[in-house]
Amino acid sequence: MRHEQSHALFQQAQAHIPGGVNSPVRAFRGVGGEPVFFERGEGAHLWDVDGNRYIDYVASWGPMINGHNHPDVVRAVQEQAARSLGFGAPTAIEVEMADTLCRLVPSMDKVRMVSSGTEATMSAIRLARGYTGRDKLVKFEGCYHGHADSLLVKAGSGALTLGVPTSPGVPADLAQHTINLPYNDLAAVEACFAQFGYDIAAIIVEPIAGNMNCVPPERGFLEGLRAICDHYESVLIFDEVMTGFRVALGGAQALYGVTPDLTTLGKVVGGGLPVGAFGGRAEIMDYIAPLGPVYQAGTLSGNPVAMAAGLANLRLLEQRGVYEDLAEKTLALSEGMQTLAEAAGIPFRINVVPGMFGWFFTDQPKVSRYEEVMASNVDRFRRFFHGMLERGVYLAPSAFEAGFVSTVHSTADIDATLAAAEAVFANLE
Ligand SMILES: Cc1ncc(COP(=O)(O)O)c(C=O)c1O
Ligand SMILES: NCC(=O)CCC(=O)O
Repeated sequence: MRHEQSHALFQQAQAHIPGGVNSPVRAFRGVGGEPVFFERGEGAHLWDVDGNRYIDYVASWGPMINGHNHPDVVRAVQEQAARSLGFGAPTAIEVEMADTLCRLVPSMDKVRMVSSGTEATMSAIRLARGYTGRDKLVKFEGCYHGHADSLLVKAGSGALTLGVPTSPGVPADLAQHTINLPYNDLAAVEACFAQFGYDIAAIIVEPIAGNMNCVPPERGFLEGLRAICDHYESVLIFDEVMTGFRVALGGAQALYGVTPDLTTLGKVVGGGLPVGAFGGRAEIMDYIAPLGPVYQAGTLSGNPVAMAAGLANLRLLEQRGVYEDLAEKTLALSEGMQTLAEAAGIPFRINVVPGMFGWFFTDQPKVSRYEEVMASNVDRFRRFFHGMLERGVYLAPSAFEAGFVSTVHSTADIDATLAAAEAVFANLE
């Protein structure tokens, strides 16, 4: 595979874009080498600027659950763009979006649209703090909730990949209000609340952790968080920016049957355009302006073109059998990987939920804690990543990111991915 055009663009990009990228996770720092520059996507496939084709398991970091350039999404965007790109005033389509979200995610009585996942989580924690009159926030090590100051403390995703989980620039006075606890460790949460419980505004959690690779909740963990929040009257926030409409139509909360007070959404809900949302119980949501005192706003919030893309994406997902099919494909791919790794004598573990997978080069019996993730063989992942890339399979360029399967990955795509993996495993140091 040749990457001459990508290489030339990356040289050019570095002159006027810090690190040549508009988001650090794109920079290949976690795997070495240079990022690929893309030109076109269709269904489950991507083409780079050198004309190479890839099977895509990044899906624009989640939104493209129906594949790239889905005709329904593209048409909805074109039709709305022809009417207006936006008004900064109320529209019918944003009302339709709110109605749709509250129908699909029953824990949400009301919802407000924003333009990114970061805005959604930032707004949700401000609301939780304003509503409870408390400052402290509990999050979990290795979870990523966007780059708002309070949340960039022991964070996952690119912050973890680059080794700056707690970012310089976050004032210590603010960071001191963020308490980090180990994911899947309910006893630690109980102990923390016993000490600080009535000062804690909220717990924010990825109900399936997808920013330290993929780590599902252990049985009882989410239920336990719900019970603790009930007892201390803290707000339980499920950050479903990644899992919303990906693991089930109602998100991880539907999959596990645990109801949060507030939910944050992003990615799929925008169909590939910049959209986020936060919503929940009416009593809490009515605390934001203009009904309540907590301020939250946005020039582009509820943008009609973005709403059109998101609604088209959601309509596709409402069709019967979509998530069953997605679950089967995700499992077939990951179990296939496990079988091939075993045959090649490579210690390998998988975590799988519908539409999301985690692959770990490790001989530990399970991976459900942050330490277990960190103990996996990152060097081997790097070599695996580049072997797959060279054979036309595009995975997230970090050992600490979840993979995504879309509704349009075919059996042929999965077979081709497994064939590539078999070849890579044959020579994997
Ligand atoms: C769980 C989670 N929350 C929040 C975010 C932040 O979203 P955004 O990148 O759109 O700001 C992300 C991903 O980036 C995420 O995975
Ligand atoms: N799982 C990591 C992300 O989704 C973040 C993407 C980005 O920050 O560009």
